[in-house]
Amino acid sequence: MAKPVSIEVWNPNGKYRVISTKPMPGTRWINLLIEQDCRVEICTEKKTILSVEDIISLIGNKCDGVIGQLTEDWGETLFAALSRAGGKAFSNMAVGYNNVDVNAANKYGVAVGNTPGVLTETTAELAASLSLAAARRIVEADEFMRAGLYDGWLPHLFVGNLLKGQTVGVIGAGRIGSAYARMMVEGFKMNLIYYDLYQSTRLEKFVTAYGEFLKSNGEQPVYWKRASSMDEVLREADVISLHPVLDKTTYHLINKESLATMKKEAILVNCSRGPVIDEVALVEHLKQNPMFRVGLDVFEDEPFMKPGLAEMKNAVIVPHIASASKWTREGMATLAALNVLGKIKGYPIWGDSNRVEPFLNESVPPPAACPSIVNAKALGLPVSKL
Ligand SMILES: NC(=O)C1=CN([C@@H]2O[C@H](COP(=O)(O)OP(=O)(O)OC[C@H]3O[C@@H](n4cnc5c(N)ncnc54)[C@H](O)[C@@H]3O)[C@@H](O)[C@H]2O)C=CC1
Ligand SMILES: O=C(O)C(=O)CO
Repeated sequence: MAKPVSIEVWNPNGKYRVISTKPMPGTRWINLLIEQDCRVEICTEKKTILSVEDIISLIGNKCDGVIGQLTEDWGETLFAALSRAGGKAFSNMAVGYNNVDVNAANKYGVAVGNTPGVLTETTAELAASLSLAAARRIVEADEFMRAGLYDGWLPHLFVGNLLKGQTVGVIGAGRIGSAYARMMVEGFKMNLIYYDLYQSTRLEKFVTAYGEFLKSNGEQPVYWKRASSMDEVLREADVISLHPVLDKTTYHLINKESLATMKKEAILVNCSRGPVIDEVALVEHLKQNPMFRVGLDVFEDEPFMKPGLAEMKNAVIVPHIASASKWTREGMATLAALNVLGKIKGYPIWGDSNRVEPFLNESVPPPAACPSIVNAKALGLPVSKL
C-alpha cells in the first residue's frame, strides 16, 4: 500500500478531478480548470521527483486527468492506474515527452499532451547564453573574481573565442534549433550549417535575406548550408548546439568518435536531453582537450552528473533551466492544463500545435480545443476547424 502524499485542493466540489503532480507557476491554469467545473488537486510533497507509487497514490480510485512532469516515469503502470480511475487525459508540462510511453497510453486510450511553442524562444535564449558563456569563459572569470585573484588587466587573461564570422552548427533544426540558429546568425553574424532529417526552408530563407541585408550595407554577408550528415556539421562548425528530440536515433548521438571529429577548440551546447551525449566520453574529451568547451543544461543521469564533470573548468553547467522564464513557465502550465481540460470536455485537437498563441492570450477565453496532443492520430481524435 503506497503512502498518502500531501495535496492542496482547489474547488473541492468540482465535478472533474484533475491532479497536478507539482505546483506550477501562475494561477491562470488553476482558474481555467475551476471555471470548467474541475476540482484541482496539487501535490505539495517536498521531494522533487515523485515515484510511480507516489503518483498511483495521487490518482486514487477516481481521476479524470493528470498534469505531470518530465521527471516522472509515465509508462504502462501509471496509464493502467489512470485508466482504472476513469481518466483519459494526461499532459506533460514540457514539449519533450521521452519520459512517456505513448504506446502504453494508446493501449489505455489516454491522450498525451505536451507544450510546444511557448518555450521555443526562452530555450533558444539559454542555448545562446551557454554558447556565449563558454566562448567568453564567463563562469571561470566570475569564479576568479570572487576568489579575489584579479590583480590587474593582462593581455592573456581569460582569452576566449570571437563568434563573429565563425560557423554555428545546429543539430535538430526544429522549433528551438531554428530559433537558436537565427539568434546566433543575426546576433553574432555567424554562418550556419545545420543537420536535420527535414529541410528548414524558413531558416534558409532567413539567413539568405539577412546575408543580403549585410551585403547591401557593405558588411561581410552570412551563409547557410544544409549538411548531408551530422559529421559534416561536427567537422565544420565552431559552435555546435544540439536540439533534436531524444529517441533511439539520437541516444548518444555525441560519443567518443563524434567528439574526436570536432575541432579542438569547438564549443558544444546541449539544451535538448542529457542522453543525446555520452557524458562519460565527454568528460574524458574535456580532460584531454582543455580548449574544447561545453555548455550543458541537461545531463545523462539527471539530476546527477557523471564523475569528473563538475571539476571541469571548460564546462558551463546549469540545472535544466532552459525554459525557465516566467512567461514561458506560466504558459507551459496553461497549455498542459488546457490539454487535460480539452480531453475531459471532449474538445477537438487544435489544428496547428506550432501556433499556440490563442491559448496564451490572457485577455480572451482560450479556444475550445486541446492545444497539443501527441497521440491524437493514434486515438482517432477529431481536429478543430477553428
Ligand atoms: N532543456 C530544456 O529545458 C528543454 C529541452 N527541450 C528539448 O528540445 C527538444 C526539441 O524541441 P522542439 O524544437 O520544440 O522540437 P521539434 O520537434 O520542433 O524539433 C526537433 C527536431 O529534431 C529533428 N530530429 C529528430 N531526429 C533527429 C536526428 N536523428 N538527427 C537530427 N535531427 C533530428 C526533427 O526533425 C526536428 O526538426 C524537445 O524534444 C526536448 O527534449 C525542449 C524545451 C526545453
Ligand atoms: O519542455 C521540455 O521538454 C523541457 O525540457 C522543460 O522545459
